[in-house]
Amino acid sequence: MKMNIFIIYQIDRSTVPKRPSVNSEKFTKMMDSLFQLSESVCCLWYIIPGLIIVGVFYDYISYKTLTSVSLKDKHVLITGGSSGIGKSFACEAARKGANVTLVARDKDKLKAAELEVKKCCIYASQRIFSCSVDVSGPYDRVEDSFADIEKDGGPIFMLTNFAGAAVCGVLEDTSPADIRKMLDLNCLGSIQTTRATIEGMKSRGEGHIILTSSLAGLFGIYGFCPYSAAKFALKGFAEALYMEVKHSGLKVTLAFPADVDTPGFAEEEKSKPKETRLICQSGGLFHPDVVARKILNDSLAGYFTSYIGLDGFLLTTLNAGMSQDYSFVRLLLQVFLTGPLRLVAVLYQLSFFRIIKKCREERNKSKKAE
Ligand SMILES: NC(=O)C1=CN([C@@H]2O[C@H](COP(=O)(O)OP(=O)(O)OC[C@H]3O[C@@H](n4cnc5c(N)ncnc54)[C@H](OP(=O)(O)O)[C@@H]3O)[C@@H](O)[C@H]2O)C=CC1
Ligand SMILES: CCCCCCCCCCCCCCCC(=O)[C@@H](N)CO
Repeated sequence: MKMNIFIIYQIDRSTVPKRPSVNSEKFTKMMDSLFQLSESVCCLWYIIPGLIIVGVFYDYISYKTLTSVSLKDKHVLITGGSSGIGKSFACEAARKGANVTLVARDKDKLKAAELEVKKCCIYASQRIFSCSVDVSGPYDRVEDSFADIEKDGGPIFMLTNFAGAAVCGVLEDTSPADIRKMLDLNCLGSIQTTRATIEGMKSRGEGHIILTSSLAGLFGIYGFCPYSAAKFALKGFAEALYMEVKHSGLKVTLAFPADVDTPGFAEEEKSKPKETRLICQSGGLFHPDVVARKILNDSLAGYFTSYIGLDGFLLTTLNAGMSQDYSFVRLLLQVFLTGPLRLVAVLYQLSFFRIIKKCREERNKSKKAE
């Protein structure tokens, strides 16, 4: 009986057309690969956040380590060191044990600043000097003064360019002399001091160069035509310089501060068009000590760009372009945020144009009333 059933079954199997087994094999294979894919996707869910956490942690630890170094026996030269951000920077460098040379034009202001900086020293051996130099003057004079400074204070380890100023106003109201001054002081001045220092730094295989641009060097602002032009130019200079000196072990840092509460800022406020003030207000007002500390730390950490505040972050991220910022976190944020930030920028621009339109209407109204 059993045998019969078996035979019938065999016959049946041979008569009933076989379901093509290829399909089921394909199906199983497909399911297998789908399963494998979902497994690897699941793995990625762990790997990507894991990598990000490791990257962030690495950035944090290396920033903390590099910024906690002592500057004992290191010579820090600060142009514009008699006032504002430059003076705060000098105090911060002195607190880290550096020998400091302040450079500016006015000798009395320099002497007064020297006394302030001396109070921040932490070692009896620290030397605080000052020297009157017009950084935008003839190059030979800048070079000779820097050679004298190095003779007295030793080779420059950190060159910090803060000498600068802003004359505000719409272009037709800006005198040709002020236009030239903006470009000479804010751009040429920093190029000249760097030119006078770079050879020595390269031969020693170490050194930091800090250049001070502004958020007005990342987007053109109403009332800042020549100033913005000079600060934009510094970005090109800094990027090219970095390419030239990276392999000699030198660090270049380009700072983009928003408004900072300094004597220079108080001065520019006097002639600032309303439009400029309203646009700049959205970037906030910072204390020079906070800005100086951030710039010094960013430079010691080897960062190419230094910014402060949310708007600083947004604008430097949006404008990263070909800038040489290789921090893991920064690169990650630049990769994911540049596109969306373009939209945010358009919204900001619309609000700025609304401000300009409003101010124009107000001015026309008051003209008519007169
Ligand atoms: N304050 C702000 O809101 C912002 C400032 N910045 C930039 O930061 C830098 C510092 O600004 P801040 O601290 O406000 O400036 P301050 O006006 O407070 O100080 C400027 C310093 O530069 C010196 N200086 C000016 N001209 C020359 C020159 N030809 N040669 C040598 N030294 C000179 C001044 O001394 P003396 O006159 O005696 O020569 C002074 O020590 C500038 O480059 C500025 O553009 C960027 C963004 C915002
Ligand atoms: C993604 C888009 C974000 C857009 C953010 C816009 C924020 C505008 C802030 C502008 C501040 C400009 C300060 C100039 C300071 C300066 O250089 C003078 N004080 C000179 O001394």
